[in-house]
Order: sequence, then structure tokens, then C-alpha cells
Amino acid sequence: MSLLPVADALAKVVAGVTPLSVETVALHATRGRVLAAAITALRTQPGFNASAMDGYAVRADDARQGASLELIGESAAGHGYAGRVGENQAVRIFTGAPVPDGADTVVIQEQTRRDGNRVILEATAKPGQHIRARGLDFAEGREALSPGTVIGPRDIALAAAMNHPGLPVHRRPKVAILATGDELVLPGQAIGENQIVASNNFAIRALVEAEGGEVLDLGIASDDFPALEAAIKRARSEKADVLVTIGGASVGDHDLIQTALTREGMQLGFWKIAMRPGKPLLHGRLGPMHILGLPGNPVSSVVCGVLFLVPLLRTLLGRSDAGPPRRRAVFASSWPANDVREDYIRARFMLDDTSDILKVEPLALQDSSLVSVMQHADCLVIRPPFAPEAKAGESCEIIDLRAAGY
Ligand SMILES: Nc1nc2c(c(=O)[nH]1)N[C@H]1C(S)=C(S)[C@@H](COP(=O)(O)OP(=O)(O)OC[C@H]3O[C@@H](n4cnc5c(N)ncnc54)[C@H](O)[C@@H]3O)O[C@H]1N2
Ligand code: MOO
Repeated sequence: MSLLPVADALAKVVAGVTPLSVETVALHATRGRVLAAAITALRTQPGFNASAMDGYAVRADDARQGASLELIGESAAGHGYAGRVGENQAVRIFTGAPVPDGADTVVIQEQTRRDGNRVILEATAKPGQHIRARGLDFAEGREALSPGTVIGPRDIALAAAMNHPGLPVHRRPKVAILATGDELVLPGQAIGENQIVASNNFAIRALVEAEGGEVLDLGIASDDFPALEAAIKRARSEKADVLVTIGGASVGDHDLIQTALTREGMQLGFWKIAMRPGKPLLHGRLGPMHILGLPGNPVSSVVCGVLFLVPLLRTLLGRSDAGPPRRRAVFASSWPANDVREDYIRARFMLDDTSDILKVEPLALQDSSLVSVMQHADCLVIRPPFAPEAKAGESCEIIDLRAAGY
């Protein structure tokens, strides 16, 4: 069977996937959620000409060094001065307070002297100084945040200032995660001689949560049909949007995942791709549920999670950026020619001392079982199929795992 190219596999995973339904969430709880509609200003800010300083509101014509002005009142934040500033008059004013009618300039208090109810100016002011004009920040109706934005602290501040008590966001995808294998035990549990501690399911859970998904942990199923089928049924009955299985995807006698999923009604999208690590990746649909069958090897599992699960989740969430950031770098040393499978090489990177160029140094051990190497890597270097030997200094494309927060 020929292997599906990575780009074609990715296109199939997100083909026809539309963002999940929209719900309104209280503003304080929107961090990390994905905006489902454009947000516009419901008011103008500031809504009045406001003082930027503590001092005196005066007419520009009177704002000369040595002028002695009559103090006629006060304007504080939240409590304006109702009257009008006339010739040779001043109003005491504070930061954030409305500039009273008639005044068009604020003199800071450090440049004044008080003498009873008179204010003597010690410097000549520039007309209009220290006043924030109405609408300086934004005007009512201005479009501020676009759909697809992952909401952060500064977006929340802007939405609050624009008078939105809540925001429309896409529902979080529910992701069922099923680890499979008789050899697996959870960390801290009694472990037999031929067993290993399950780690992939923790990585995938963390990845889903980092991407804003909600996890349904189906635990570890043994390598037999009743256990696998019970877990698949549970994912369906709990209405998971995505079912991620881990392990059992290859061709061994105990790799039962594909058969179990097919028996439950899965329509196979694809199985086996031209990628290293990650060859036995499986994709399908079971009714409305998206299915990704990740290979069991720890590095394969995480790399396929980053390459396929993240874009699927981001599409369901309505994000405008489908994948983790990619960037250019150069090889620090040479690297052998590639074969038919697109390679995702675990590598460290460093900034060149003399330029801003990122240099990558592939890690010596690239076996897909190595959890410690995966953790130590800063990035994945993408090696296209049949890429010729790379020389030191040659350009390459990387996925920056550190920048992605993975
Ligand atoms: N004859 C062939 N053998 C294999 C092929 C092949 O094409 N022909 N492909 C290899 C590749 S590539 C991969 S990747 C693995 C993946 O196989 P499975 O998806 O069936 O994974 P398992 O056999 O279940 O497990 C592989 C390995 O990973 C460990 N594992 C599984 N789950 C976890 C977990 N949750 N946490 C940590 N480690 C886990 C498992 O114990 C095995 O050591 O197949 C190759 N074989
Ligand atoms: O391609 Mo497998 O995913 O070598 O480990």
C-alpha cells in the first residue's frame, strides 16, 4: 500500500470540519477561548474630553506665565464641573476628570502657585495640553476584535472598556483519550517486569488542554475487543467530538484498534502516512465523531498530536491559525539525505552569536521510543521526502515547540 503524503493527510483531517456551536461566556472566563464573532465598541472612549493630569483647567488664551486666575470650582473623576470657565478663570481638575466647558488647556499643578482662591501660573502652557480628546481611544461602532482570535488579557481589557459583559465564543471540543496496551500501567501503580508506564496519554491530554479542549479520559484498555469496544461506545455515548486512541495502530497481531473502530461503524479516512515518526497514523469518522488513531511510540504519538490533532482542534474551535508556528532556521551541522517519509527530526536550537539566525542541531538519537529526547528537543526539523543531504548552514523549516508552549 502506498503511503499518503503528510500534506494530503492533514488536508483530509480538516476537510469539511466547521467550528463548533457558539456560546456566550462571561468576560472574566474568556481567556484562551476563541472569539466566534467580530467585537465592536458599544461606546466611545473617552466619552468626554478628559484631563490627563492633576492641575487646573483654563482657557489657552489665559495660560501665560504670571497670569493670576480666579478659582471657580473643581472637576474630579466621576464628578464634572457643571459651569463654564470664563476669561481669567480656572477650575481645579484631576486626572480622568471631564474638562469643563470653556476650558481647552490643562496646566499641571507643579507649574502653578495658590494664593487664596487665585491660581498663579508659573509657566506658559501649550494650547490643548494634557487633554485627551473624546474618542481618542476608540469611537462607538469601531470593530476591535476579529473572529478566530484566541482571547488574551489585553483583548479582555479592550472588550470590557467597550462595554461587553460577555463574549461569543465557540464551544470547547470534547476529546476522548484512550490508551491501549496490556503492557501499560499508570504512574505510581504496581508494575510487572514486562510492563511500562503509560506516558503518551498524559502528553496528549496536556496538548488538548493547552489547545482549549475538554478531556474525557477513557483510561487504558487492554488489547482485546470487548475492552476496546466498551471504550469506543463510551466516547460515543458521552458525545465526544474527537476520539484519540493511542497505540495498537500498526500491523502486529495485537494491534486491534482499526478493527475495533470499524466494527463500531467507523468510516476509515486513511491509515498509514509517509511520515517519520508517525507512519501508522489512522483517521476516520464515526458518525459526528472525528477519530485519530495515534501510533503508540511516544515520539510518534506527540509528533502526530502536534501535526494533526492540534489543527483539528483549532478548526473545531474556529481559530484563524490552524497549526503551531513554523519558521526558518539553518542546520548547524550536516544531516543525511531522506527517504520517502517526511521526517520530523527532534533538534535543539540556538541563536547564532553574530546574526539573528537560528541554528538547529539534530539530537543524536532519533528513535521514536525516546521520551527523554522528545522532552529535550526545542523543535522539529521538517525534512521533505527525498531531501538530499543537508550541509551545515543550509536552510530548513522547523516547528518551534518551545514557542508553541508544548
Ligand atoms: N512490521 C511492522 N512493525 C511496525 C511497523 C510497521 O510498519 N511494520 N510500524 C512501526 C511504527 S512506525 C510504529 S510508530 C509502531 C506503532 O505501533 P502501534 O501504534 O501499534 O503501537 P504499539 O505497538 O501499541 O506501541 C508501540 C510502543 O509504544 C508503547 N506505548 C503504547 N502506548 C503507550 C503509552 N500510552 N505511553 C507510553 N508508551 C506507549 C508500547 O509499549 C510500545 O513500546 O509500530 C512499529 N511496528
Ligand atoms: O514511524 Mo514510527 O511512528 O517509527 O515510530
